[in-house]
Amino acid sequence: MNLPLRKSPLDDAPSLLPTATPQTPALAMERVSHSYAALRAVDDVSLSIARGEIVCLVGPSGCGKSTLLRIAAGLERLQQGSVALAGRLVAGPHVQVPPERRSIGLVFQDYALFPHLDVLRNVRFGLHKLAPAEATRRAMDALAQVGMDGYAKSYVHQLSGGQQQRVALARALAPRPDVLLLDEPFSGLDSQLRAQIRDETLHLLKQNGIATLLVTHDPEEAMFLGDRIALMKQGRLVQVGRPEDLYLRPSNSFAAGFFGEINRLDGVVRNGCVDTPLGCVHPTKLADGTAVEVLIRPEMLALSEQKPVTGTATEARVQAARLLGRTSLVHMTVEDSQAGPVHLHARVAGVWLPAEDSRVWIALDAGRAFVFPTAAV
Ligand SMILES: Nc1ncnc2c1ncn2[C@@H]1O[C@H](COP(=O)(O)OP(=O)(O)OP(=O)(O)O)[C@@H](O)[C@H]1O
Repeated sequence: MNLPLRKSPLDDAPSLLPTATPQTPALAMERVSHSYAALRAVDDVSLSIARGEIVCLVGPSGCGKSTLLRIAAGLERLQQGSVALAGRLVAGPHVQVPPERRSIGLVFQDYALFPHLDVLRNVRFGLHKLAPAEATRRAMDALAQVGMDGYAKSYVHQLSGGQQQRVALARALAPRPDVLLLDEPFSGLDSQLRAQIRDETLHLLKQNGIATLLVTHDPEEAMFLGDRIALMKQGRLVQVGRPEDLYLRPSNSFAAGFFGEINRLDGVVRNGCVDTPLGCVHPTKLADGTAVEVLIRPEMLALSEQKPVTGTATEARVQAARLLGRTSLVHMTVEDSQAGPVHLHARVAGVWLPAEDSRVWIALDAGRAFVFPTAAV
């Protein structure tokens, strides 16, 4: 992935877009495509980040997230499209500004700190244009922001993973870049520390009002950090929106499945209804005869021990129930007259662990099921 950057006579040709205004995005990528030999790693992607906005780029392994981030950073030479930072064209058909002249801060999974420099000199590294006293003051401020000012004289090998991550963040923030680009910055940390550091990072980014593009393969991390999420698959953007848009209004079954476990039921639209073991679901705008999959998140199923007196409910047999912490997961089977037994998961609040082989009733709010044509991905 670390292709060497070739120098070009165009490298020093930054230019302000003639249309730049105060509303101009901090980062704007337009119709970017990138191939490695025959492999189309990024395919016609347009994505903008507003000032102060955090956008999480998420998707399965190999879908092109890092390539897109590296193009924004200038670590990968642009092949097609354009990249502008704060209204300044930094990569386009006749422009290729090198990373160090892009006003970006970078943090990678391995932090890429210099082992031969102490923490202070690591953070001062990008501040060489400032007077020495000012550079030290700015670096110490950045270290204080991440709670690492007490480690200024320590070397990288003396720090824990979490401390190194904080120093890497301080180093990226110290020059006050227009945009911060973070590639899987928490994946080297164990789960408890990861939760803590990403919480600190969220508040730090918001306090600094810094536009951020963060790459992660973890949907929960993307929902935790992102003002918006850009979901990628095989080099293309599948859906871009607020976390609640992607979770509650996924644009296809891939998006629905990516952001959480899902129950899938196959069916066909007949007379405006898809008949499922849980009752009729009315898809919008799908013609009769269309083969569909009905997708239901486990928390969309309401369970009760007694048959509800109103509404439709389906009898189910409990196979297992497990406490997962804040919620419990109930495994059940319902009988489908055509398909036979259907296995379903329901997620219920708190501790409710119905006995194995007991009977429960499932009520589905049909308006909260997602229906997509079977062939659409
Ligand atoms: N330097 C390279 N040379 C050839 N192929 C590459 C190179 N870098 C990435 N690829 C390929 O391009 C595709 C996209 O890779 P990329 O690293 O951008 O994906 P990703 O979504 O960041 O994956 P991951 O989450 O696993 O890091 C993958 O198929 C990858 O194997």
